[in-house]
Amino acid sequence: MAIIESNDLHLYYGKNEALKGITMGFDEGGITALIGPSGCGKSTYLRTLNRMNDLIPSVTITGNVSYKGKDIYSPRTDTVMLRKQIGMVFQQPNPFPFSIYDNVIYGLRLEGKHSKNELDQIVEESLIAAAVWDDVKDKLHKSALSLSGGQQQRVCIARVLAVKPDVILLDEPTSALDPVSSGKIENMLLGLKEQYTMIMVTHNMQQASRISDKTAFFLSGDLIEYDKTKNIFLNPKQQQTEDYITGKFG
Ligand SMILES: Nc1ncnc2c1ncn2[C@@H]1O[C@H](COP(=O)(O)OP(=O)(O)OP(=O)(O)O)[C@@H](O)[C@H]1O
Repeated sequence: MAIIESNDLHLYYGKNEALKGITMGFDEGGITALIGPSGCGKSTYLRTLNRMNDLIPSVTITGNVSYKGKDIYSPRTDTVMLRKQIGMVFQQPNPFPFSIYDNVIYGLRLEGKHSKNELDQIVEESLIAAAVWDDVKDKLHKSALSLSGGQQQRVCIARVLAVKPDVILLDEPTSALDPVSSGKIENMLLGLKEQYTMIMVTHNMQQASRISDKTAFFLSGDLIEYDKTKNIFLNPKQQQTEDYITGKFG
């Protein structure tokens, strides 16, 4: 059974229909890449999966998204809890103007139920899992803003991991970074994919083919094709997918 899925999901910004009935599901574990030309609705779709679009007043949604079988758009959903279970990493690293340590424990401080020793341990484990521990272990109490962009992004990923999510949504997580930093993040994501279900928007087709297990191709608010990554890149079934991945448009 899919851990998270959408059914006939339509999303409108005012009158503009940005998602035109998306039905797809994500199995537990692994990385799914969402690809497609600019404006096709990839980021909009990603944000529907943990209700980040709630923050935009002009948005209306029909259809549903369910996480572990429950409708996340139900009025009973606790969105703070939902966004812990389904965490999000953005294109621009967005650490808070606090220390590295305080960034990582941000979500846990709000819960207020961990001892100092537990917090120390979670900070270390999360930074190790995000492959940034060696860079920051001697300056945990320095500002996260003093780090490089790539290190900041890995600290942001550690902040998501610290609250033990099931699903991690990544919106072009490496597009603001240089190739070396991007490579470190790709390797780190590969290391995490046994434990987490990851869904990643990317413009970078090499990145999608290197690290994702499944790929979904979006075009003008429609889901055109969704399959194992190697099928999408080597043997697409739809002409539009083939035209896009061979660079005929986009
Ligand atoms: N906050 C918003 N308000 C109004 N329209 C929006 C908003 N965000 C996105 N849109 C519109 O919705 C459509 C889909 O945009 P979206 O950002 O989801 O596409 P995308 O595939 O992620 O594009 P990109 O690759 O350029 O980030 C576009 O027509 C866009 O202009």
